[in-house]
Amino acid sequence: MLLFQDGLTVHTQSHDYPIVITEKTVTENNSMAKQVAPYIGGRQVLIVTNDTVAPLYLKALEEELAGQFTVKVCVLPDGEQYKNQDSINQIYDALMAEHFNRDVTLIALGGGVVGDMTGFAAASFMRGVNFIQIPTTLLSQVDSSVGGKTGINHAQGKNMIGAFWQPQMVLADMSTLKTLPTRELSAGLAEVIKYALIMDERFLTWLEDNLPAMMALDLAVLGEAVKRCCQYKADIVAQDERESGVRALLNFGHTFGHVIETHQGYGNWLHGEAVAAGMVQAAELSQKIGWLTTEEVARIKRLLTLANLPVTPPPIDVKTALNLMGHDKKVKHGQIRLILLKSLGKAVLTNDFDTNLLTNVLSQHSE
Ligand SMILES: NC(=O)c1ccc[n+]([C@@H]2O[C@H](COP(=O)([O-])OP(=O)(O)OC[C@H]3O[C@@H](n4cnc5c(N)ncnc54)[C@H](O)[C@@H]3O)[C@@H](O)[C@H]2O)c1
Ligand SMILES: O=C(O)C(=O)C[C@@H](O)[C@H](O)[C@H](O)COP(=O)(O)O
Ligand SMILES: [Zn+2]
Repeated sequence: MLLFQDGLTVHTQSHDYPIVITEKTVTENNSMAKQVAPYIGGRQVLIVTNDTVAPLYLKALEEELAGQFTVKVCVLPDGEQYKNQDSINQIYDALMAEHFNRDVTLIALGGGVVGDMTGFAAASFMRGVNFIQIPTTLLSQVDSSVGGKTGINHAQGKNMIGAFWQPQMVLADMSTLKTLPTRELSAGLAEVIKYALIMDERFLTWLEDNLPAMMALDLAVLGEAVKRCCQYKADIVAQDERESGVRALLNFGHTFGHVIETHQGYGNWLHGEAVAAGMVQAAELSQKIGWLTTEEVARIKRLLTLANLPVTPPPIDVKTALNLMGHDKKVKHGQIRLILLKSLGKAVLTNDFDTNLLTNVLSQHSE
């Protein structure tokens, strides 16, 4: 069942593609082939998923596509700690074992980890083949499946190896969220709140009103939030596909958040949890500069807390944090650049802050 008849299109220099938001398409084997098949160029399909999602949703997808295509499956181990070269090699091995060629379409069935890795394998296999995103977490539906950032982690830094490679389509079935653990739903809410803080204060108010319904799994309200976030992201990606400017705003909270994820060991803090605490640190710095008021920072913390998200980072010593921040992809001419808030709903990329203020924010939670 299509939730939004008018649909969404992502316009990029690479190509344009649709985001289809549905209910019960993947979960009940209901016309998925109708949605996905038009975007599969050749006859070969490799579905990439993981050992948690496979038992839930693989069978329906595999069976429905098998009528029209040669369908093979690659099941990866589940977890952020497996977002690495070994998993990418498993995807290459599966493609080679089947003698698949440039006609193949990879389908990512899972959350952001599966999506980022499948996209990277698609970008690099035979110098680039098609792929489709079927995101099954809130985080991947509102953020990671859209925009073509793909890649894997390095021990010293998140998403350090990757490529910009756009999918042929995104199919977000809201009913997959019914099986998602509540901690993962909250992690997705962090990226939803991010859009409000960087783009639109009215959306922040909407979230304050609608967060309880989202947490109670009201799929219509969740669908509306997914649609709004995808539209915000599509607008940004259309202007700046490869992050030479405005796209960096989507990184709000991420320089701090990636420090947490890397320092704590991948998978211990979920990406969304680290981004939540990171957004608070970025907001605190914005307040020290004089852009946000104490009450506005408190408002951000209240919403994150309502979403069951952390608002303080784990203890990390300042030197270690600054060293990890030095690996951030936004560093330019040796200087850390951060996304900060000029006001609620308005973000900027800047290196124009007193380093002592940054140190001050970091030392509030140092070891
Ligand atoms: N490319 C981008 O633009 C972008 C944007 C945001 C985040 N990311 C990346 O995305 C990753 C985080 O994604 P995520 O939050 O989806 O995590 P994830 O992919 O690890 O999925 C979270 C957990 O939920 C399980 N799961 C997935 N769908 C399920 C379902 N429907 N029911 C039950 N369990 C399910 C997964 O197996 C996993 O255990 C990080 O690696 C992050 O860096 C990328
Ligand atoms: O799409 C983007 O651009 C983003 O920055 C979205 C982020 O939510 C996402 O976590 C992304 O993977 C971070 O990218 P990175 O370049 O900082 O690794
Ligand atoms: Zn993110």
